[in-house]
Amino acid sequence: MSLSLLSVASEVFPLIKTGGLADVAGALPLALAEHDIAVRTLMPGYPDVMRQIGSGDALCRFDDLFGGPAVVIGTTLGGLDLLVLDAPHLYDRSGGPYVTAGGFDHPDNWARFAALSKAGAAIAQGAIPGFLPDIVQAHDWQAALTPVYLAVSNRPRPKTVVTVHNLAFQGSYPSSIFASLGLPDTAWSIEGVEYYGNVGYLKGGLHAADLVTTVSPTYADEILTPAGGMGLDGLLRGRGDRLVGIVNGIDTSVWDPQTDPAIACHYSSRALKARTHNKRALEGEFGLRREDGPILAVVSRLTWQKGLDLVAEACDAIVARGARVVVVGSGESAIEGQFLAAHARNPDRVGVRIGYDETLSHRVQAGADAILIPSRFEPCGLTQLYGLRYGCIPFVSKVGGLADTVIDANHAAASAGVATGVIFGPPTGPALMAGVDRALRLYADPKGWRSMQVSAMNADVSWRASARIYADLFRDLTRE
Ligand SMILES: Nc1ncnc2c1ncn2[C@@H]1O[C@H](COP(=O)(O)OP(=O)(O)O[C@H]2O[C@H](CO)[C@@H](O)[C@H](O)[C@H]2O)[C@@H](O)[C@H]1O
Repeated sequence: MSLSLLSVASEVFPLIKTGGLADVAGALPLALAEHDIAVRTLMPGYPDVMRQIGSGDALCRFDDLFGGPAVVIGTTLGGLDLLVLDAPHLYDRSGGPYVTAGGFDHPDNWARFAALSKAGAAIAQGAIPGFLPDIVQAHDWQAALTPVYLAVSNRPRPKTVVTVHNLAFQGSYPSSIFASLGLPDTAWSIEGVEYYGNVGYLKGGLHAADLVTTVSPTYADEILTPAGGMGLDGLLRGRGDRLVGIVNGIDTSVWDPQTDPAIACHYSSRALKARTHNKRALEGEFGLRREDGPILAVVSRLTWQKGLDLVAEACDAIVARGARVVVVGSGESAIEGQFLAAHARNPDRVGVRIGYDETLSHRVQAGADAILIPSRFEPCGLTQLYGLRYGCIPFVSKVGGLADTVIDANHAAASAGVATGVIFGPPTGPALMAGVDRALRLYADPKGWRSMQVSAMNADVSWRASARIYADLFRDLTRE
């Protein structure tokens, strides 16, 4: 049976990306197509997005969507069937999707993303002639009011799913905005959007959705606990078997070391020697001294969640052990400063690029020996999956999706030849250094390291298995 699904997301690769949400929102539709699920994706018409789509078909209009007119433009790009919400009063401005050019949240984010959800709900109920989806999948807090708007409507509606990519971001706003959301008074309740006296977008969506998914089984367990639930564990426990964790995949055609246009030299698990050229190129690009030791890399938002303060603090110790460090990232200014200071102390052993650079991230995965991901929590994580695919050994903390996707090189796994990385825990400075020491011992055995790289590169990190799980869940949902 073929199904039709409306996906609602605030960022979608390759049109606009600030993090992993975009990768998933851009790749999952292509994987679901293999299971006879046709996905249309609704996203905001930010300036970058409008530039890329050119002209499309105006499929429906809203005369007044949170203070101005809006048009939904239909177009296709890179295999994606897109519905772009062109609402200049909300999205036509400088800065990023969520923040101003100065780095502050857009002051009307509450309206910008309530509008996305409201348009999503209208489309789900037939605003575009000839399109009535069977299911709506709302990604993260920015889209989470979609199921809320649908739940309060008394017209027929599709089944609804909220997918949580990161419970830390909840979209919480003062109660004063409630009157502007266009929800009935009954929605100001514990079953609605009320959350400790504020309006909680994600909270409302988690309550209203027919099904809640998150991006790994371990994270699905962690968020049921007070330590991992970010205040929502009670609600989530109440959802029982309506909460399911499914590991992310990656787009293996975008991330393919045999064809990647961003890297100096193509290679495969059968032709790993060629990878060395990428390591040399990376040394050149970062001005690193050419040495025998490994290059340990970071490609990440530089935030507390990602535990990168731990790496910044450990830089000198890592370098003293004969390794070099490469960092590509931006985020908290304190962590950026720590890395820049580590570079100043070790200019030819610690390379740092503050900023966001998609193609550089490919060259790092192709040239570094290991990718460091010491997250304090990690719903799934994609960089370790890119690392596996590129033979850049993941060095990860034992949390969330990191624990679900990497096989630690312990004695049993190493002797069975199935290890794909190094897992350490808990995410603290001493445990990190103990893990680094273990990784360096493994690296000192070239044959063992190569065997780990081959296992990593042969791991199935595609969407294949997970898309099937989503497809089965979606089909079950429509049968209820
Ligand atoms: N400076 C930089 N330059 C270039 N590229 C950079 C970069 N900084 C980050 N990236 C890229 O951004 C993406 C980050 O994705 P992650 O899944 O690792 O984390 P994120 O916290 O954004 O996503 C959230 O959603 C995803 C998707 O579900 C979950 O996997 C994750 O656990 C959750 O926190 C990767 O593609 C990475 O390569």
